[in-house]
Amino acid sequence: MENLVDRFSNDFMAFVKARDPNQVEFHQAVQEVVESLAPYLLDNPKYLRMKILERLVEAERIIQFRVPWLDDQGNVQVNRGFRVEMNSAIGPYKGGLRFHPTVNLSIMKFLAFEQVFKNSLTSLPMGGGKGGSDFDPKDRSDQEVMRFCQSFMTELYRHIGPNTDIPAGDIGVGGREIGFLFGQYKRLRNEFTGVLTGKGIEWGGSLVRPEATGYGLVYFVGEMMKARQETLSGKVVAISGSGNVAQYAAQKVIDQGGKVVTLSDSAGFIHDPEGIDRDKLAFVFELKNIQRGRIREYAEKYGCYYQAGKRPWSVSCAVALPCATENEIHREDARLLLANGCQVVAEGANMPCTPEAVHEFLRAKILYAPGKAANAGGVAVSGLEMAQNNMRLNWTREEVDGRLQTIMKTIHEMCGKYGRQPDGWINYVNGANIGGFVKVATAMLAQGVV
Ligand SMILES: NC(=O)C1=CN([C@@H]2O[C@H](COP(=O)(O)OP(=O)(O)OC[C@H]3O[C@@H](n4cnc5c(N)ncnc54)[C@H](OP(=O)(O)O)[C@@H]3O)[C@@H](O)[C@H]2O)C=CC1
Ligand SMILES: O=C(O)CCC(=O)C(=O)O
Repeated sequence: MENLVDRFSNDFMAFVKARDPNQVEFHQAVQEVVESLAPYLLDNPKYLRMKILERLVEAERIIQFRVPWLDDQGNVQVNRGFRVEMNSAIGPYKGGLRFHPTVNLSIMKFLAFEQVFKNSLTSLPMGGGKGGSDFDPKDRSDQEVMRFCQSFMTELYRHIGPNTDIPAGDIGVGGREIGFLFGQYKRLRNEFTGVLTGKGIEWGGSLVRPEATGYGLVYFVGEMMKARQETLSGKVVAISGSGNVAQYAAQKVIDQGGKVVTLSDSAGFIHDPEGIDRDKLAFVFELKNIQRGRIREYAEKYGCYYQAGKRPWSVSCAVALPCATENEIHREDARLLLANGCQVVAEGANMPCTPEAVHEFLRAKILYAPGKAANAGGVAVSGLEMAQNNMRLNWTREEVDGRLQTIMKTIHEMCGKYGRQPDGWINYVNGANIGGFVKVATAMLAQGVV
């Protein structure tokens, strides 16, 4: 069986790589899933006969478009826009938009592919998609961001809709951008619908959506630690990033009695051994969301350590929450984390660990949760925002937060169901991949060859 599994994975990856040789991030995301699924598929040949995996790696539709706009000097700028509509077997396409200069088709496809499994794990009826642009909102005025968003939506609006494809935020797309995108959609369509999630609370948004990815991540960590009769209380926690996911993960860790000692951005990281308390975190919220400043300014204000050009994984911690971007923990970082006593790694970001780093964590049998399980709280509350929009009702904070906690618990149970090893340790990678696959594959089988 071992050899058969390896041969199956290698042959399948050769097929994927031959079709799109340059899409390395997409290959990485597919490889992880194929390695988990291979034994399951070989035991369940109906999926092989119906070419479910071959269909899962081929997007149902990819839209790529020009986004021309005028900067504040009156110069014409041209960016590239994408929407990858990956799979709609269990619901309309759902997933964020990323505005970052590194955006390309490979990154869009890896994110859309992971989203299919993640959305399935939430148990809500959402297919998977992802989109974005190589536009960099950093150092752009609000007016420039607005003109860009309006131009982006002027093409995207014809491809999306509340029952077709419902985008949301991701890196570089927060409340400001969702507002500009929604305004333009409404103007072009002449209708007020829940076509985007992450909307402002006054115009169709859900309570707890801004907090949901970070809070959900910490709820998931709580479930993982519970199995070892542990909690976050008193634990030292290293977090990377200082954007939406990192900020609310830090807030919930503090709520639960943990000590957050690091944050980062693309220029470097801060290490505050005293711990980032509520007041200091309020400074980070203001710095990042209003001033749009750099994390270095935290070190300048509070007199702590700042290292330019590095990530925080050399800092000793019990729990590591990578919440910035893909491939931010490499093999050497993983070894350093383990050597320094780290026992829990849960991904707030999408695919922040390289395959080599993941293998280190799995070999050490620590508690390691992949993003498609651990960061699913964001899209889950987006699903709850869609439900509220459809009913034209708003739930209370307690109602939404309660549902989020239940969903994260259910995802954890699903990982246990498909990933528990004979010695009781849970391989969350296998659990999330198989658990996410089964529902989508069952729907695809039922819907015929489409
Ligand atoms: N928002 C959501 O609901 C969800 C987000 N995610 C994932 O979480 C991660 C963070 O997203 P989010 O917090 O929303 O995004 P934000 O734009 O709010 O924050 C991103 C943070 O990551 C840093 N960062 C971005 N790119 C890099 C890079 N190449 N190297 C180092 N640091 C980088 C940013 O620093 P700087 O400001 O310097 O660029 C910033 O601190 C992403 O992987 C995203 O896909 C997953 C599920 C849901
Ligand atoms: O809320 C959403 O629809 C998108 C969330 C997202 O992009 C993600 O889970 O990576």
